[in-house]
Amino acid sequence: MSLKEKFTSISPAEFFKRNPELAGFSNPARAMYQALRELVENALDATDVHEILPSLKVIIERTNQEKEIYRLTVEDNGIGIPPHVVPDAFGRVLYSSKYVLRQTRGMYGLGVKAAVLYSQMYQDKPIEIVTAPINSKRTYFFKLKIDVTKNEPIIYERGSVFNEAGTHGTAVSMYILGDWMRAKSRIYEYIKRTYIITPYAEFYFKDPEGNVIFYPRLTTKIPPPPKEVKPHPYGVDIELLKNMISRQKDEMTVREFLIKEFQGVGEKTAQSVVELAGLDPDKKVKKLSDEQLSKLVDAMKNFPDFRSPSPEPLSIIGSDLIELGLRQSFNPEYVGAVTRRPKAYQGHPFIVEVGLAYGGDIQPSEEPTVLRYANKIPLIYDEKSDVIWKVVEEIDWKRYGIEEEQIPLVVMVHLCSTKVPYKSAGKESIADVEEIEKEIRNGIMEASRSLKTFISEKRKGEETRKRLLTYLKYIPEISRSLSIFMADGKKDVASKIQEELKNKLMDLVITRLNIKEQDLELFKSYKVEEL
Ligand SMILES: Nc1ncnc2c1ncn2[C@@H]1O[C@H](COP(=O)(O)OP(=O)(O)OP(=O)(O)O)[C@@H](O)[C@H]1O
Repeated sequence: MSLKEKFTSISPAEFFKRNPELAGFSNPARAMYQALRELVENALDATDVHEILPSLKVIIERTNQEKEIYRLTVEDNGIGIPPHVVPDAFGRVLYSSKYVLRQTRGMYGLGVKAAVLYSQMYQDKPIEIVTAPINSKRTYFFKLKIDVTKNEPIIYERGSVFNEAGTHGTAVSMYILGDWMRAKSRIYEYIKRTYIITPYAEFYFKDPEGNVIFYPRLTTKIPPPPKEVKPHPYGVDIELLKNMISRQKDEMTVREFLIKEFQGVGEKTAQSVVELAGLDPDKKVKKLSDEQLSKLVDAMKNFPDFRSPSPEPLSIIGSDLIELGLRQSFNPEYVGAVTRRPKAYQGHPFIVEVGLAYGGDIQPSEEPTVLRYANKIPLIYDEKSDVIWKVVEEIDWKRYGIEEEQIPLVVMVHLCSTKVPYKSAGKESIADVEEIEKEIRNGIMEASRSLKTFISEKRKGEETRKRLLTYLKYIPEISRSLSIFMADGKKDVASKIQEELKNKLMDLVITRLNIKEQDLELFKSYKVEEL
């Protein structure tokens, strides 16, 4: 037996090829769903973040009858991809345009590459990309795989044609081993939930059984896009600071560095932070020792008077679009939504939005249906390990007037942040961060108060209405008595008067109470025997 261990190093591509479940590719059903998600999310990031109303085409076809190999295609009308970056964007793990402080669905630079790695493990066809950047005279196409050992793209085919129609956007097709029957409900759910939160998008979806669904655009109002910002001083660590300093000019002082590179730091704040760190404000930042850097980070973390992180890099959906999406998808009796004020955790800004839909066509069940979203991505798997679920579970709905054992309620929570604390690279559940948890709870409570008002008003209205409706049953008797009095003993006249009085009184009450067809039926059932 050898006591010597053998040390080697592997590339990031090799790592994710060996551990596909870390990125959500744990079995064929899940992988099919995950690959589709990565393509759809990239397509949406290429559109709404750039104020383009998204039009997406999603097609899944079965291409092999022996093995369950499917071709997934997602086509968008986004900004396209510059041809020189296409090979790396699709063939180099941890390569991204989203490593900036701005809210996007993507953040790791991994998603589509993890899908390519999974794809090439079980079949031999490369990924196909066709893209036309905005204002490009040409449309470019590529076929590529990933060299797993080197973490590099291997290009099989590339070329370009004249972009005659002057269109822009990207179409990506990939072949993967899937399991449609087991993935089907999740994929449909994913598309439906994406549509709820992006009612300004249109989706064409064709499944491998040939079924086609078209989700039309419900509005042309698009949420204001996120803006890129500088880091907040609370969010720094020594490594980040070193990295930022390495890009500065030699003559830059500590004070100038703080003002130039961080958000919300002016002359006065910079001076105070440097003093707190016990440093000379005019010292050249590149000359700081490790110990001084550590002191500076401590001061930045402990300085009490920074402004809160700017919400500018965030892009909320807004209560009107949330309500629109929920109304369209659930046809509820009540819908309401709130967008909370920006908050921050560890220097990262975040905003929580909550939508509630109640009654109407919502299927009652023991627990409310929870729709979880992070940066406009619906989270479908791992529901029970998510902080949103944890908070919803703790809410006592009876306090908000929901008395039923079976609740017809949908609770939608959207967290947007420049850094969503996902539990894994597969982005399916959000970790319990105290500040976020508290804000989700406050958001649900705020939204629930309006629901409570609605329910109690509805109940009061129903009771008043019921009472008034019961009065209707006295109309025949009142008409009969009055008619005898008015007809002065003439029987044939009396019955005519009685009929007229009855109709008039009925009309009067029906108009006053604004009684609808179905309530009239109810009234008929109250009618008492004529004396
Ligand atoms: N349809 C598309 N349109 C425009 N750019 C795209 C498209 N698909 C991919 N890209 C580019 O390729 C890059 C890599 O995508 P990838 O899915 O690997 O990572 P990501 O979206 O940046 O992050 P994450 O791993 O969190 O999804 C993106 O950052 C984007 O710049």
